[in-house]
Amino acid sequence: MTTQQLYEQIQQKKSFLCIGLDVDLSKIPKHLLATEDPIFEFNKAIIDATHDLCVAYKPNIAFYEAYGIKGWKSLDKTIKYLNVNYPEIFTIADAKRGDIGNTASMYAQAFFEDMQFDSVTVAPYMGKDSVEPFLAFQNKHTILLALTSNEGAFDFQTQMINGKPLYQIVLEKSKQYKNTDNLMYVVGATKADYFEEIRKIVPDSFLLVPGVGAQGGDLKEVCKYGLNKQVGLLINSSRGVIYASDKECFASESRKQAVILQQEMEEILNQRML
Ligand SMILES: O=c1ccn([C@@H]2O[C@H](COP(=O)(O)O)[C@@H](O)[C@H]2O)c(=O)[nH]1
Repeated sequence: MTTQQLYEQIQQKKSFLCIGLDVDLSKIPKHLLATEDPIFEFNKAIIDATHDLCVAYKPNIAFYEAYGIKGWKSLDKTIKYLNVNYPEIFTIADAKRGDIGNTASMYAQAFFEDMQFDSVTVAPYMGKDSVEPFLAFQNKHTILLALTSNEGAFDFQTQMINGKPLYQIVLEKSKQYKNTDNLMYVVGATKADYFEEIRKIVPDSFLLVPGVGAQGGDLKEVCKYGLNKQVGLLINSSRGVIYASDKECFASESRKQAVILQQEMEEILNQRML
């Protein structure tokens, strides 16, 4: 998918919501456990109930790896279901990969070619040769961790190196890599105070913003400086949407949570146009 197609979807739906498909078998409605593939059945119900309210889905790969081969099969079925039934939706493999060049190429092949995701999250710690193999794929997007939502982000990412915080060095350096047209960044919603500085360095890039909902990040605070001309934000909520209820009506309860977020986004976008 091209960035333009993603932007058009945002405009049509008046939404920049990304729903995180972080399926934990201990949290899903019990009646699904009797089905052959509870993870896929859960995802399918959530997707069918919310696809018109969001522009992206983000399965975090850990939640599938945790269930071994069965989990990988559920992930594969989920991405195929999305690509066949809702091809307009942007898909994110939240895998946080990063390794030497030839290994990175294999990771990129796995997520972009075999599984046909539109994007994958990548950790920047190993530098240029660990990121560029992902950037080499046309119409696929690499989402580099810049400033993460967790408390541990302050261990390294905000540490000063030659007068600059490390996350700013990551942003600046990565802009010099080859094929950066489809480079996006992860910035946590819990780090709203940093968006003004981040936008000075990457004014045009899309930012994937996890941390709204269960982690306490505030949508409006993020939007104050995070929005750009093309909206430029994908706001993720996982637990806040998908675990709205553990009853049989779980999907419609998830839809209610997605509606709340979408309406807040629509209001923000309308206000911006005044
Ligand atoms: O900085 C980061 C990077 C990734 N994540 C991931 O996003 C979701 C957030 O889930 P919630 O349930 O909405 O808190 C999850 O998959 C994280 O691993 C993040 O939270 N922060």
